[in-house]
Amino acid sequence: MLERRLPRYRPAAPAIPADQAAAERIGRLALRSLYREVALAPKPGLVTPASQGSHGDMDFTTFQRSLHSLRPYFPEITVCGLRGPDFATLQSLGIAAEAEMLAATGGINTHRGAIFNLGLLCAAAGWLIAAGETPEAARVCQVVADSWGDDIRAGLASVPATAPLSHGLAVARRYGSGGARAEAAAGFPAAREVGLPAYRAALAATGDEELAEVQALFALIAEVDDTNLLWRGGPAGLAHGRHAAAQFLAAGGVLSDDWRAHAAAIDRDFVARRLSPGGSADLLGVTLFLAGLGG
Ligand SMILES: CC(C)(COP(=O)(O)OP(=O)(O)OC[C@H]1O[C@@H](n2cnc3c(N)ncnc32)[C@H](O[C@H]2O[C@H](COP(=O)(O)OP(=O)(O)OP(=O)(O)O)[C@@H](O)[C@H]2O)[C@@H]1O)[C@@H](O)C(=O)NCCC(=O)NCCS
Ligand SMILES: Nc1ncnc2[nH]cnc12
Repeated sequence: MLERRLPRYRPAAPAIPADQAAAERIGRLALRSLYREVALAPKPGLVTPASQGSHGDMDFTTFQRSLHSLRPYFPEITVCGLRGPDFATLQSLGIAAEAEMLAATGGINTHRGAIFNLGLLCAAAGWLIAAGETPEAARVCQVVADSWGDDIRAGLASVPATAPLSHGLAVARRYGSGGARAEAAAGFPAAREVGLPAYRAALAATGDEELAEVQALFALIAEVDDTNLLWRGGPAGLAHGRHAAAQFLAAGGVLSDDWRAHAAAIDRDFVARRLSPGGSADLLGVTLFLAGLGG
């Protein structure tokens, strides 16, 4: 069991300065990963520096404001991880970060999934640092699943039938999709088994980080049960989005000569249908974070 290998929760323990510095570096890696995601173009239906994608209410500036508001959060939750926190402690940090984000964006949800996903991964990295272990990609994902997976699943099961529903909960009720919570509780299988291998293979083949990011994003869209695609387009929209991404990959992905025209055509198609793979975009951020950790 994981509890035997990691130190117990130490609420008031002061952090060792070297651990604190390592934790802050990990927090900055999380923020940088999110910046790389939103700065990437082309992305189908998503916000880029030059496009609002399928979103009428947000643009690149909205994301920059959101990221600025999250600057303290990721180092803070990684440092909190040094003490081996319980889920309720992390939840209170995540809820406060969501409030900061919504205040910065005028109430628009830019990074709710990222606050949740990367917050948990940062806290896991902190815990490993305090235990004297290198926070490698597979290991941080395992710590999230083993330490907090049950609480994450219990949170989904305990939402009262009368509670106001987030979009994620609404599609979970309607279609039985697990969304962000299932992905985190299982230790991020989509990022580990789909995003990261696609990113690494494309990087090895091209030596180009941006091409690798595009390839990883399409690989994620093709596989993930993205609750944003479901919310915007129902099961038919999700299936359409996944099929378009799979066709892009089958045609060679970013290794194909005309990949840019193909990706632009898929972007136009997603925008015409108002489809946005926001969950896959968040998981690209997770993938880039894991790639930055290495291992
Ligand atoms: C646990 C929470 C994350 C709540 O999740 P819930 O299931 O209730 O759903 P949402 O509030 O809808 O948020 C989930 C976000 O996760 C992203 N996501 C979707 N699918 C997946 C997936 N398969 N794997 C991983 N992540 C996924 C997704 O993020 C993107 O969506 C944003 C836009 O969403 P939204 O506003 O709903 O949609 P729009 O199309 O823009 O709306 P309209 O224009 O139509 O009005 C986009 O920007 C991406 O970020 C979902 O948003 C969490 O909220 C929670 O409990 N928070 C408390 C904090 C906490 O517990 N923290 C724990 C420790 S850190
Ligand atoms: N670039 C992006 N566009 C729209 N929604 C997103 N959610 C996370 N990143 C996004």
